[in-house]
Formats: sequence, structure tokens, C-alpha cells
Amino acid sequence: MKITAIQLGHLSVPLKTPFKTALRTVDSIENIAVRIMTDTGHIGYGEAAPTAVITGDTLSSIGGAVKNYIAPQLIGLDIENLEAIMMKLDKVLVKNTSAKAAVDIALYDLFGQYYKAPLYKLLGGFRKEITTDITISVNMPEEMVRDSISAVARGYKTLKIKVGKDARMDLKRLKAIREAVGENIQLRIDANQGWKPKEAVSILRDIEDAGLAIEFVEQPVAAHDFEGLKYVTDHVTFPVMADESIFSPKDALKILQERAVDLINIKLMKTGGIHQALKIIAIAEAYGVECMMGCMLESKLSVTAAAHVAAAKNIVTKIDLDGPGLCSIDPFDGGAIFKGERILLQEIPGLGFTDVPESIFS
Ligand SMILES: C[C@H](N)C(=O)N[C@H](CCC(=O)O)C(=O)O
Ligand SMILES: [Mg+2]
Repeated sequence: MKITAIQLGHLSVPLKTPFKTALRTVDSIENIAVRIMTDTGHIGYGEAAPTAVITGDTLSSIGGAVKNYIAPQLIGLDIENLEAIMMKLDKVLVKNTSAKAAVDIALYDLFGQYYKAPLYKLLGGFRKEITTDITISVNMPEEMVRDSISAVARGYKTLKIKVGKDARMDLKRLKAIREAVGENIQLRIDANQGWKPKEAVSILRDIEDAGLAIEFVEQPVAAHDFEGLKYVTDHVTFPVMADESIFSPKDALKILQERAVDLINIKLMKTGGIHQALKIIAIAEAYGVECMMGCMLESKLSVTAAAHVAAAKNIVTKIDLDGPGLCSIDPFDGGAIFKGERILLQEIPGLGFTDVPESIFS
């Protein structure tokens, strides 16, 4: 199965409601779709999300990286030797992790099709169903309460609450949400780098003193501030998760060697795809550190790939794969089945897409 062409498309999907974090506000998904054609007629699909504030990747940088750097190196290579292709993909240019992720995902889709097995089975096959949280955007407390009640009514039992924007409001936000949803709903919080280390400790202690049980806090401080992350981890009782601080296996090694966090959020758009994500999973396993599989604002195309990885691995115990649940439409047939908080892997080779609209690539 040899690669004959790598094609780019534009994926535009309105969100149900604006997505707001401490870093950005977005109304729709405007992503790049990738399809890899082969001499056997098999097609692999991938997707890249241009999350400039986190990865530095933009629509034009992703398009340029795939078209001008990655595609010319990969045409003619055989899917059977996935390791050789991945070495080329890694070396052809530095950073550009979202562009690499889209291509890597499409390659793994083909790898599964080549071996006629669903990807999660080839990667370990630990389970075939996982359960995601749903994100509550950072807004005024009343709006966050409305969104939380609506999410619970739709069956979600874990809410990922965005905080870190106007720190004085964060305690009010969490108190109001906990009061509205009761004790049986799990709350995890994501500050998206919005706090300074001492501020984070003070807010988290206030949250604890108020008796507000939270499962963990994600990325409380700036991505580059590994010392600040450790300071928070050492001074609060809640588990601390690294998100924007960990892109590569080297980042994971450094942070875990320093015991700077308790948990890791792995996203294919940060790692550059599944190949590197598997290395981070192996490192985390060696340190006994549980992982969350997360996503950027992505459609079912790439979130299905993340779901296959998450389902395959025992150490991935937390799931934040709510991208498709935030979208107002699903343009694709096949892939994983997203039913509220439940994500079910299908027994179809590769990622299992049966219909991806041609219009995306025209
Ligand atoms: C969509 C997912 N639940 C999420 O919250 N991801 C963010 C970053 C998403 C973005 O800004 O596109 C995160 O975990 O920080
Ligand atoms: Mg995060």
C-alpha cells in the first residue's frame, strides 16, 4: 500500500455555543482536513486544528507544512513500513505539530486498513467504550450554571469547568455550579495558564476550604513555567495536570522527573500525532502517572483517532474528547460513535470512516 497523494481540505463546522477559555473565544471549527491516497485505492483521513495560542499553528502554516514539506517526502512510501514514514515525518520540519498530527492520523488510519483491524485493537485493544466529560466555557457564573445544568440534563456526569479568566470570579463560578449540579457530578477545572503560581495556590486553597470537591486542576500556570507548576503541585491537595506544558516525550520526561505534576493531558495536536503520543503514554506508565486524552476544537475526524488511542491504553483513565459534542453538526459517517458522554469504537478497519464529503476537498 503505497502513498500516491496527500490532499488538503477545509473543514468548517459551527459550534453549538461560543467556546471560551482564558486564552480565546471561538464560534466555529475552521480546521484542515487531510486525506492520503494510495495505490490500492484505500484512503486515510486526518485533521489539524489551528490553535495558534497553544501550538502556534495557523490554517496557512498547516497548509504550507503539509503541502510544501511533508507531502513531497512521503509520496511513494509504503504503509507497511510505518516506522520509516514516522521518522521522515518527525525530521522533515520541527514543531508544526498540528500539521504532523493530521498526516500521522491519516497514516494510522491506513495502517489499520492495511491490517484490516480497528486501530484501537492494533494499539492494545484495552476497551471499546470510553466516557468523556463536556467543557463548560468560562462566562459569568449564571451562564455557567445554565450550561452546567443543561449538560447534566443531557447525561454528562463529568464537567470540565473553564476558569482562569478574572481570578476573583473563579470561586464564585465553582460555588454556583456545585450548588446547581449537586454532589454526584464530578467537576474538573482548567485554568488554561490563567493564574500566577502563588495566586493559583491561594485560589485552590479557597476552593478546598469552601468544601468544593474537584477532581483535578489542569494547567494552572504558564506553559513554560515548569517551576511554577511544581510549586502549585507541592502546595495544594488537588491533583495538578499538565496540558500546555507537555507537547513532546522530552517535555513529559522532564516534568515527570521533577515530579512537577500528578497527571498529563495528551492531545494529538500537541504531540504531532499518535506515534509520539504513544511514547508519552509509555513514559507516563513508567512513572505510574495517569493520563487524560484531550482534544482541541476538533471534529469527529481527528477526535476518533484520539478515542482509538484512549480506548487502547490502560493508563489513559480520563477522557476530554468533547469536540464532536460541541459541534452543531457531524459531517461524517463512520468513525467512533459519539452518544452524549459515551464514545463507542466500531469494529471497522482503521478509523472506520465510511463517508467523508467530497466537498471538503474541492
Ligand atoms: C475542547 C477541549 N475540551 C478543551 O477544553 N481543550 C482545551 C483547548 C482547546 C482550544 O482552545 O482549542 C484545553 O484542554 O485546554
Ligand atoms: Mg487544557
